Amino acid sequence: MAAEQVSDKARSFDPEDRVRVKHTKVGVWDLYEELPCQFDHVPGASRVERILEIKQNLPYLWRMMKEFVSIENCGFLLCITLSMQLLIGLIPAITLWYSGQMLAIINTAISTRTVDKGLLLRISLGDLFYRTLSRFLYACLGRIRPILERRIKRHFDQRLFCVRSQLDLPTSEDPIVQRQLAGATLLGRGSIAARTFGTCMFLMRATANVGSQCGVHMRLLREQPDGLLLVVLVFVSAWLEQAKMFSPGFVSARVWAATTKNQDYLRMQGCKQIVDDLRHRKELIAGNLVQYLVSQFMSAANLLGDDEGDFEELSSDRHVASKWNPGSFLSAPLAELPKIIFTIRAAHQPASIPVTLTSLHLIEETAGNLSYEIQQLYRESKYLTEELADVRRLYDVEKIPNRIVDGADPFPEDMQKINTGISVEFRNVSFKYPGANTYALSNASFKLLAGQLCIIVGSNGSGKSTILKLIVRLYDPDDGEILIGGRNIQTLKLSDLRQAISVLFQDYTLFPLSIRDNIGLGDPEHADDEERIGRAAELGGASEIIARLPDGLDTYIDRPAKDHYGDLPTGIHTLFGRHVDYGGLRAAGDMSSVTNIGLSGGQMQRLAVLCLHGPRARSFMRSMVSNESRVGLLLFDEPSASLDVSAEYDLFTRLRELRGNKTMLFSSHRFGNLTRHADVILYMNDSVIVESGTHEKLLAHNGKYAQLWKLQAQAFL
Ligand SMILES: Nc1ncnc2c1ncn2[C@@H]1O[C@H](COP(=O)(O)OP(=O)(O)OP(=O)(O)O)[C@@H](O)[C@H]1O
Repeated sequence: MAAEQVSDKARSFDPEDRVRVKHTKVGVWDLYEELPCQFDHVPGASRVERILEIKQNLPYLWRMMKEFVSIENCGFLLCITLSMQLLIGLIPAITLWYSGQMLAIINTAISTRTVDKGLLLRISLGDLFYRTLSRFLYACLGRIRPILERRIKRHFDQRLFCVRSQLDLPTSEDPIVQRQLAGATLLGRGSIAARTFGTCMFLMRATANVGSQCGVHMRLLREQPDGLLLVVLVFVSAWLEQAKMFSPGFVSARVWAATTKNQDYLRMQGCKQIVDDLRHRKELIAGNLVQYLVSQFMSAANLLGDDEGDFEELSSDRHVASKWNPGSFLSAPLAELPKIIFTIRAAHQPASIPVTLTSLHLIEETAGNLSYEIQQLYRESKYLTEELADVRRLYDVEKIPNRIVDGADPFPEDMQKINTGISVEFRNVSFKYPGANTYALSNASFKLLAGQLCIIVGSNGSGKSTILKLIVRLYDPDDGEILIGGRNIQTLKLSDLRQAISVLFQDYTLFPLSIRDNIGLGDPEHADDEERIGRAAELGGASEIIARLPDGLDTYIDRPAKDHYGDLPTGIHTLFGRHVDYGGLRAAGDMSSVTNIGLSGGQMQRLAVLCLHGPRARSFMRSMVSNESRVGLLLFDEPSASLDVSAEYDLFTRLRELRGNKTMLFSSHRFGNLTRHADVILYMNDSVIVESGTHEKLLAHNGKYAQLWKLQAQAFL
């Protein structure tokens, strides 16, 4: 692993506090960690940081514990679990005491040849009782804990779901926010809250165990001349075993970022994703790209050699792998030392031996148990810093601020007016996407009166979709004002604004739900209304396609849960020569033989047109057929992009007829058909509205729009 180096490049993350950035090479990755100045002079800064970090994060743990208790139907189970854990922790000390008593009886029996039978019976029964009780408690816990963990997980999953769903687009697109959210979800490793619950239970049991056993040991060893030595030896061996616990490691709570510019790694990952992602499969096969990709992948992998590796994997074990721990070599012989010392004492001064051989064995065995428990405690506390940091992350994601600030004013004031459409006005609006250097929309101004039909035309990337995104406040402009119904959209309540607008974007992301639910979500209030859904399907021209699907409206176009199959790849032979074929299983389980349902792009689009996505997108079907609708503005981003000419004609005719008096805004890079009917045409080029007016006016103007229109018209002559 490459040597670490501290770069002198000072960056000011915090204006008050200059920070140094530590640069480490982790495989092909460049890891940059912030080193806060206040710790620079402290030797072993990371130890101090760890302790401070634990201290800082404890209030979050406390908050989580209180929340555990408040989860519905959890309080009672939690109390029982805690009591059981405590009891389980105390039982080893109790049985240790019983064993001591038993040995005392045996000692007396050996020396006096008499046995107190009553005492022996009580001790034996007591010992048996507690050992059985311990097993019983473990069995009960085995049943109660999974229930509790599931409830805790469900509670925190719901909370995280709410947090995620509230984030606006610019915030959720931010890679830092994405990282924060990933940190709060413990991807693929269960739930942070359930894991913390398990850790707390363990710590409580282990502390009770170690504490009570220490107490009994103290009593046992009080009379023992070498008792103190024994204790020291036990503790030292346990300590050495875990000596690496405080080795400076990767402090997860620090500000850090990792990137790679390794071209071979990037090429290799790119090839992998092309092969993994089914969306590329058709092009991969049809374009005969397989050989090329394989050779690219192989050569990149060979060039990378041992440096290949995911960042997570490399960063997690880099310190463990790079450090030797001499303590772990010493701990094994040290664990044997108590026995050796007592044997030497017995050889030298047999008369001074205060304990019999059997009790020495007992002490040694229980000391071994105690040492094991202490080691377990150490081991767990090693992860405590990171677990507590995870708990903090879980709560911190709730504080992620949305970039789009909600307005306060209700909209519209007069619900009746909405039936005649809403006016839209852009005043010198400019906008850059977060992180972009160039403007996606530059100084755009236009006005659409209530009830007008507007078409935005222009080439790819000219800024058409951006206008629609700004109207529904997916983003806010950097400059200028957008007015809806004469009011600045930033002053309006977001929910009211989005309620008044129905929008269909170009990237037709269907929800991974059934077609029925996809349609229903366009108008959640009537999601159960079969008739309305059927009519919406009909109006969208998709009922024919739906009728051809075996499951009709209940078809999943993109199933959220994939079918799982055994590890053996289909087509190979098992050890016993049987051909692996999942066909029989598929038929038995009624599973689908392909993951998509085989619709063309255009058919998918027809479905998408009626499956308007998102709670913000009102059902445009409903808004066009009903007058009680609260939608006054309909936005369509290239709704006909992959439709054939006759389907496009049908769609536009239907949309125009059904819109009633609502304001409607289309974006399109095709000219013709619809533009003739538009009240306003905005012709865009390179983020700027170059020309605007009616079709006739723009033709008379004989500018760029007229040129392009004539060019397209000629193609059809
Ligand atoms: N999420 C984004 N982040 C950064 N830049 C973006 C993003 N979306 C669009 N852009 C850029 O903003 C510019 C305008 O894009 P926009 O999608 O508005 O164009 P468009 O006219 O709708 O194009 P098309 O006809 O291809 O849909 C383009 O240069 C595009 O690359």
